[in-house]
Amino acid sequence: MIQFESVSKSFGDVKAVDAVSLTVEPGTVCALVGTSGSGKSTLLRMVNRLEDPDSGCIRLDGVDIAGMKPVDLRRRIGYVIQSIGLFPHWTVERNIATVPHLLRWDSGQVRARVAELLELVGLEPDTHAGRYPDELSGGQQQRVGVARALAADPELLLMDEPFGAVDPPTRRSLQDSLVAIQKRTGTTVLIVTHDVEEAIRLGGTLAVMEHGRLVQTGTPAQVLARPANEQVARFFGGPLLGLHLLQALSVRERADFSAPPQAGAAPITSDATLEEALARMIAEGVSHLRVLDTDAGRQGTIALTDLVG
Ligand SMILES: Nc1ncnc2c1ncn2[C@@H]1O[C@H](COP(=O)(O)OP(=O)(O)OP(=O)(O)O)[C@@H](O)[C@H]1O
Repeated sequence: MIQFESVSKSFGDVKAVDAVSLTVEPGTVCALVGTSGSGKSTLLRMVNRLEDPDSGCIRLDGVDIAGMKPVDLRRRIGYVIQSIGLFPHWTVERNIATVPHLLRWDSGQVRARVAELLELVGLEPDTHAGRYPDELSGGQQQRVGVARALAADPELLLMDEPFGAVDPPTRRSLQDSLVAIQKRTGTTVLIVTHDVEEAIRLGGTLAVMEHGRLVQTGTPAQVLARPANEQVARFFGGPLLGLHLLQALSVRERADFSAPPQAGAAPITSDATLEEALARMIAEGVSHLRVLDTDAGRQGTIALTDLVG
């Protein structure tokens, strides 16, 4: 668990972070969002002591990090940034094993961990472990960056615009991988992004920043349904906010399972988003879809009017 208690940080006259209090529960994903310059990166960088607060306190699992040695603290935290920072003269295996080497793991243990992590991030170990970073695509390098951050099984993963430099399809695939990895490992993730769709896809919780202040927290559906102010509404799409809300809600939340399902084309699964349901209805020229609830093994219907809520 990570707790910010009234944390502030200024650079000269600029109050980059202004009295922020926020708790990120263990095993959850929190997406820090907000316009450029709102203080997201500064808040993140204070967690691994790349910056220190002027006032306030940050606790990791209840312990004030101000009393910890930065090097000890950083070994408990994985850090992924946009400019990946892989060492160019080291193989993928050596890059991923940076922290395990520092922790003096034996070579068999390191090799096994590297293979496991490459599998986890979707890279075939035999073909990728021996390559150098410039022999990989940008998306593959980013996957190696995530594997390296996870190498020593950190309790917390800090990510600062980790997928900002890759094309949209690769970005989506990296986001899916991150969600799957997080579910499997249970690592707490604090991620900075100014991509609204990314925040919605990843964020169990959104923490919205504005001029150094934390102005709203909540699930994507809560924040999008009731933005705290005009700026938050504008950030989440202004007139298109309703479309983003369709991305934040699943078919399960709006489908009707009480009546027999409408017959028709292939069903949509209940974990699909309302946006996907709308896209299917438009593409197929229908106003209802049959719904398959994969968890409960039941069937239902979602209608165009259900999307309005
Ligand atoms: N090392 C620094 N020296 C001086 N000013 C800084 C420094 N780091 C950040 N700032 C200032 O603090 C404010 C917050 O910056 P920060 O990078 O935290 O914002 P951000 O929300 O992450 O922005 P972006 O989305 O553009 O990365 C900005 O006004 C920035 O110019």
